[in-house]
Amino acid sequence: MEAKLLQSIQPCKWADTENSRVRMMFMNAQSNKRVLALPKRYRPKVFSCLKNSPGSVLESGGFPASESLVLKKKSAEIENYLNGRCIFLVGMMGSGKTTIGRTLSEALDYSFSDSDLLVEQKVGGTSVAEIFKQHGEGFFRDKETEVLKDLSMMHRFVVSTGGGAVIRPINWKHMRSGISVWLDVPLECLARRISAVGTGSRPLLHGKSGDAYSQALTRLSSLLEERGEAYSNANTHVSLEHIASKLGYVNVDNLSPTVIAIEVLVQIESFLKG
Ligand SMILES: Nc1ncnc2c1ncn2[C@@H]1O[C@H](COP(=O)(O)OP(=O)(O)O)[C@@H](O)[C@H]1O
Ligand SMILES: O=C(O)C1=C[C@@H](OP(=O)(O)O)[C@@H](O)[C@H](O)C1
Ligand SMILES: [Mg+2]
Repeated sequence: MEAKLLQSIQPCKWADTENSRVRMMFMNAQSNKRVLALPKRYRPKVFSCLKNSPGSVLESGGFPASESLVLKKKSAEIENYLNGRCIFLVGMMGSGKTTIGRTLSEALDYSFSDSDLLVEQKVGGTSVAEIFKQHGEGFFRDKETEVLKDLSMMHRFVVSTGGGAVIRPINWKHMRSGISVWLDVPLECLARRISAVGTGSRPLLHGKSGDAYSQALTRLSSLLEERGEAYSNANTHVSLEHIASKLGYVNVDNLSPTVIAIEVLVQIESFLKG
């Protein structure tokens, strides 16, 4: 896995100046272990080369210590292309919109806004679950659209939308003021995450008998069925399965929010560069 990743590293100045044997050692390093197998005197240089490599963590070796460095670097690289436009994260419940949204906003020095939270504030602090109960889903969706309209006039915001924002065309009109990103996460992973935290804030997953995981999985599957292609209207598509396979991970569960945030920026950059 790392061999491919390391190959795309721009050979740093040091490796270039050293003799070809050392350079070969550097380029053949497969992972932390192999780099550590290098003679002690070369290791600090190799690590610093890896840390300063350009590109996303997917190109720079994916060494855990460098993840946040790479995110910061990618954020700086994309700044001018973004030009203050908002980023709207869309995806099913549990796909990480709120989590990754916060990580992204910090890296980009953007403000962060969660549309569910703004809806709750609009309804006097009533929780999403209570809004569904007292006023029904239609009322919630109307408030959600109002919030997205307000946000469409802002700059330098990362917005984590609610999972159902994609079902109304008017919401896409508002999100087109910025750049939309679909966080595409396998249903089983969504069900694992949601059953771990409970469905309190997700009334659409309430009810039904059976264990939390299979209840969430069944409900999420039918919701995704109903929503069909709606998510694929987003400007960019970040598939966690794709990231995992590029990093040689067996599943998506160990992909950190930082690694996913880097991939979000890589995808936005290629979208903006057209
Ligand atoms: N990359 C990740 N790795 C592990 N857990 C995650 C990751 N992203 C999100 N989570 C967890 O999954 C749950 C849902 O995340 P959240 O950001 O609320 O998703 P959403 O806003 O899309 O519903 C939370 O408990 C969160 O901590
Ligand atoms: O998928 C949906 O229809 C919903 C997702 C929720 O947000 P999260 O995606 O942040 O859970 C929240 O907006 C509401 O419960 C409805
Ligand atoms: Mg959320």
